[in-house]
Amino acid sequence: MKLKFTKMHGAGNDFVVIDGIHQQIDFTPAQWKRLADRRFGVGADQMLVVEKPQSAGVDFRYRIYNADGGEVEQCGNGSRAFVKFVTDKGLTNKRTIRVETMSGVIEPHLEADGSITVDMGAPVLEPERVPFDAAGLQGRREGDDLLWPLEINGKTCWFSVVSMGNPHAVQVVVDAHTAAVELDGPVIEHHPRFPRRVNAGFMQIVDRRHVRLRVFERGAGETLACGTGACAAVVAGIRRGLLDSPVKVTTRGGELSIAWAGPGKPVMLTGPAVSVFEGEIEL
Ligand SMILES: N[C@@H](CCC[C@H](N)C(=O)O)C(=O)O
Repeated sequence: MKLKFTKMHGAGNDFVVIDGIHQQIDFTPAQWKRLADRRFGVGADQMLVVEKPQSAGVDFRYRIYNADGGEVEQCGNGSRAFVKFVTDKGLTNKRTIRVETMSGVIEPHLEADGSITVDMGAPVLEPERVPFDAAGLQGRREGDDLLWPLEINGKTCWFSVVSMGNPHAVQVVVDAHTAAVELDGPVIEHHPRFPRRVNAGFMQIVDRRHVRLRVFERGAGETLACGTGACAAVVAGIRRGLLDSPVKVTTRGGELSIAWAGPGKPVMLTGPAVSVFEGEIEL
C-alpha cells in the first residue's frame, strides 16, 4: 500500500507522523522497522499514528512505535509533533487537546508563539510500577529519592527510576558530552532488573534550573532529545534536592522546559514541534 506521511521533529527527536483516521494502518513490526530505517525507509526515531478516540471525553488516540518496530506507551516530543500535525491538517481547531495513549490521557496545549506545552500526567515513583525489580538491592537515600546501584560495564552506577508512562533510569554524570552513552546505554536498556527494558538518561547538573541531558532510548538508541526522558530527569533531580522547577533542559537537538510542583502533580513539558516534509512511501 501507499502510505502518506509527514516527517517532523521535536528538538531533533524525529518522527514519521501518519493520519490513521483517513488511512488504514495495520503494519507488522518489520514494516514499522523499515519505515524507520534511515537507508531503506524514511528514517525516524519513532512513528506516530493519529487515530479516532476510543473513549468518551478525549479528542484523539495517539499510538507510538519505536524504530525497532515495538509499540510503546508514551512519547513527550512526539505529543508536540502530534498537536502540530492535527492542527496543520485541520483535524481540530482546539488549542487544548485531550489525547489517549497506551499509558493514559495527556493534555497538550498549543501556545500563542507556536510552542506546545504538554501536561504529561504525574510521574510514577514506585519502583515496581516503573517497572524495576529492586528485590535484594540496598538503595541509597538522597533527598526524597531512593537511588539504586547497578553494575554497568564493571562500575557501580546509581540510578533514579521513574515512569512517565514509559520507564526511565536516570543517573547524574559530571559531563554529558563525555558520558559513556553509546557504551553503557545498551547495557542499561537491557539490564535484567528492568523487565520491560528502559530508557537510560545521563544528566549533568549545570545549576539548580539548568541541566544537560543525553538519553539512550529503548528501541531507538541515542536520540537528539527525549521528552519523557527530560521529564523523568527533572523529577529525579528535584527529588534528589539538586534542582528547582522550572528547569531548562539542554539536549543535543535543542531546548526543552520542564516544570513539576511535586509528588502527585503533573509534569509540564514545553518545547518546539517542526514539520520537515511530506511524502508517500510504498510499504
Ligand atoms: N522520544 C520519546 C520517547 C519514545 C519512546 C521511548 N523510546 C520508549 O521506548 O519508552 C520522548 O520524547 O519521550
